[in-house]
Amino acid sequence: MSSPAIKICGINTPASLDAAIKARADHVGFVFFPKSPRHVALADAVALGARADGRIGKVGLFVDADDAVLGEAVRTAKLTALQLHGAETPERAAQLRARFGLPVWKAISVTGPHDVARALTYTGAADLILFDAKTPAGTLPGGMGLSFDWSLIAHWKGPLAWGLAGGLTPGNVAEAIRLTGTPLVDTSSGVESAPGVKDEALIASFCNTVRAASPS
Ligand SMILES: O=C(O)c1ccccc1N[C@@H]1O[C@H](COP(=O)(O)O)[C@@H](O)[C@H]1O
Repeated sequence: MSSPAIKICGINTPASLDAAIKARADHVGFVFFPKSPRHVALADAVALGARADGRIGKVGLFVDADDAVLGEAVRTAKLTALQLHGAETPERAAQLRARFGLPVWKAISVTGPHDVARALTYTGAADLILFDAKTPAGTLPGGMGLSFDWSLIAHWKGPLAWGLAGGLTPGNVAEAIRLTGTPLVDTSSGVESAPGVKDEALIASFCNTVRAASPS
C-alpha cells in the first residue's frame, strides 16, 4: 500500500511553500478566512500561487465563503481544489464544483458515528471528505490542533475519497495512519512554531514520518 498523500495547510510565505515542496508534500493549503492567523491576502495569493504552479497542489480553504470571494481566490492563486470548512451543504458543494470546475474537499467535524455517516450525504457533491475534529463554539472551525477519536473512521470504506485532519503532528501521524489507514493526511498547527508561523524542520519531519509509516 502506498503512503498517504500529504497536505500542509496554512502556507502563507514563500519560505514555508518552498519547505513543503522540498519535503515532497502533495498539496499546500492557502487559507482564505480573515479570522485565521494563516489568512492569505489576495496580493500574497497571487505570488504564492505562481510560485507553487505545477510543483504542488494548491488547495484553497474557505469557510462559508460567497462566490465572489471564491472566484477571486481561484483566479488569483490558480487553485487546484476547494476545501470547504464551514457549514456548506451538499447542494452548495455541488454548486461550487460545477461553477469552478475544481475538485471539492468537504471538511466534516467528527464527534461521533453520526458525523461519519453524514459524510455520505456529500456523495456525488464533493470529491473528498476531510474528517477533522470539532472545535469549541466561538473559535476557529479548524486549525486548532485538536484531534478526535480516530477509531470512528478506522479504515473507512465510503464511496468518496477521504483524508484525516485535526491535531496531526510529526509525533502522532504514524499512529494515526496505523489506526485509520487514511489515504491522505492534512496538518496545519502541528507543523508550526506559533499560530500562523510554519516551521520548516517540522514540515520535513512530518513528511518523512508519513512516508515511513504504514497502516496496520
Ligand atoms: O488553519 C486554519 O486557520 C483554519 C481556519 C478555519 C478552518 C480550518 C482551518 N484549518 C484546517 O483545519 C484542519 C486541522 O488543522 P490542525 O492541523 O488541527 O491545525 C486542517 O484541515 C486545516 O487545514
